[in-house]
Amino acid sequence: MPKLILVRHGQSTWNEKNLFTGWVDVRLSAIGEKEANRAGELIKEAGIQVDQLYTSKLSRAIQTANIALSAADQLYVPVKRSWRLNERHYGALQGKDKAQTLEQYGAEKFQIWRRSFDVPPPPIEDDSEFTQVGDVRYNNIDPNVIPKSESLALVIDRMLPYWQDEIAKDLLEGKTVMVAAHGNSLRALVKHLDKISDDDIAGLNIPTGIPLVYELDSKLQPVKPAEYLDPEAAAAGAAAVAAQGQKK
Ligand SMILES: O=C(O)[C@@H](CO)OP(=O)(O)O
Repeated sequence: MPKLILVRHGQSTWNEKNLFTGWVDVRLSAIGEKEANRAGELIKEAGIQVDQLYTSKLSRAIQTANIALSAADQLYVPVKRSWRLNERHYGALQGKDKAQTLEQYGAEKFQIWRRSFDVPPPPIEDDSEFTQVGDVRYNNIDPNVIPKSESLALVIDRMLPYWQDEIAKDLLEGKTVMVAAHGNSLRALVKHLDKISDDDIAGLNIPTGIPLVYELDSKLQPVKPAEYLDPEAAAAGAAAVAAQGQKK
């Protein structure tokens, strides 16, 4: 039976500072490294053998996968990386403090930018210090395709072709696949797998560094609800993500 393990990267240095991150390539914090290690231990304890790893092109997801697979004694697992698994591009909000943004623009706008289904934040300027223009890791993609801001709907549009063309194929061959990615690119994938409505997805937050395991049938439908390998920590982590605007 195909198995899919989703892992949101461990806490990053910008998660720690409570900044909107998106495509800015920040690294894991010390806590994030510990979370990644724990993710690997949980994978090992669950007896999961990963056949194929997928990551985004962003260092925090790559670091998380490496640390986790090291802890699980599975560093040999083959890997494919794609920008299509990157975090949602946060546009002009990239680099901004979440609590300050909430204060400046109010709760309604903040929630719309952060969790509405199809309203992207204002676009990033090409001369912003947080732009991705000129970033060599995206040299092989059409510059017109690189987003300047994304809603969750736009993330789904760019993520799903990769799911269908690459990840789903591996799963259909019966492989156990691990995807190390980001809060919003994983929300996009969970929305697709669990058929969550455009309204209800606003209430879903994914905690950092806790593997979420799906068992799928031959049509890649979940045979039962996906399970976090540490449900208690996952519930606390998801609540903390939801409350990030309030963090001082
Ligand atoms: O800043 C970001 O890129 C994301 C994930 O950390 O934040 P949010 O949970 O607010 O969508």
